[in-house]
Amino acid sequence: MKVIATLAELQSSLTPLKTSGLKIALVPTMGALHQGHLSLIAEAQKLADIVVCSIFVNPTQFTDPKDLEKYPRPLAHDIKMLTEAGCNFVFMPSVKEMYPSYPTPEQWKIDLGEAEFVLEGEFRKGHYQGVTQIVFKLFDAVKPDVAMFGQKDFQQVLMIKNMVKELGLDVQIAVCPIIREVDGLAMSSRNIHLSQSDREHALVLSRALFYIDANYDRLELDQLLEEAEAMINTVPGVELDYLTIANGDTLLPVEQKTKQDTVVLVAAKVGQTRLIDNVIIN
Ligand SMILES: Nc1ncnc2c1ncn2[C@@H]1O[C@H](COP(=O)(O)OP(=O)(O)OP(=O)(O)O)[C@@H](O)[C@H]1O
Ligand SMILES: CC(C)(CO)[C@@H](O)C(=O)[O-]
Ligand code: BAL
Repeated sequence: MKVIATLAELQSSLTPLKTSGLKIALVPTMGALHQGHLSLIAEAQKLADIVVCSIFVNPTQFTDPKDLEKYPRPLAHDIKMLTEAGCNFVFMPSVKEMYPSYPTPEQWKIDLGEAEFVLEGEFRKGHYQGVTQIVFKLFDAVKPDVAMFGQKDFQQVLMIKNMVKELGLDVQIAVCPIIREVDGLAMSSRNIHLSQSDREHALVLSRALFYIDANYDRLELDQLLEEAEAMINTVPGVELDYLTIANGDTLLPVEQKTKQDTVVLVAAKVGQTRLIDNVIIN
């Protein structure tokens, strides 16, 4: 695997491959890789000839400076994992490489639709402008045929699809299912911050989602939410930001029970760590 740190080197490495007709997949990440990320790499290998993984802790999508500062950066471990997974290139640029005028902000404001402002967008204001800003830069640098994203960040996938539509970008967006620990916790780089007791308490989030999914046919919407919220609220150290049964396009709460395009989304602080998870109803 080749490790690349600059846009110029990325260009000179990828151009001949593209010219020879090879299909390129991009897997954008912020590093601290786990099996969830590796599932994206494996899926990328099925869809393309060459896989480029980017590792970049993007400052413009962080709304909490402490969250940015403590974001895990185990680079040697990540390179080892990607090498073993058979990834072809890892792009690990500096902040200055991606944002030459940093910390002076660059102009970036695109219309992502009303769903930008709910759920994560409400709790992390401006987050999706930051996400789409860096994803656009990565698309522009790699010009992938296909880009891989995880369903774990459900709203992020929607925002990226909206950006692709809004800007008329020629890239396929592939969405991969959530990879979980054996006990149900969604894998996430931030899980590393959980203490042993936080780790146990965090389990209530996937349990609440699975409870709603399992009882969807039996109970009314209000009852499902009340019972699942009660489950979460009885666990010490878990502070719920939202739990909602929403339409997968608008992310607004569904008013009547339907299984069409319906997703249950949750976000909560567990100890000092904010986690998200979701389950699609079908
Ligand atoms: N458990 C998972 N299963 C499938 N995809 C995942 C999982 N966790 C993360 N991803 C996907 O990997 C890509 C990179 O995510 P990222 O590097 O932010 O990791 P993360 O584990 O989501 O970290 P964090 O949530 O702490 O920011 C995203 O598209 C994300 O949705
Ligand atoms: C897509 C992404 C790599 C952009 O920084 C990030 O939001 C993530 O890891 O999900
Ligand atoms: N995995 C989503 C990136 C973030 O939380 O900033």
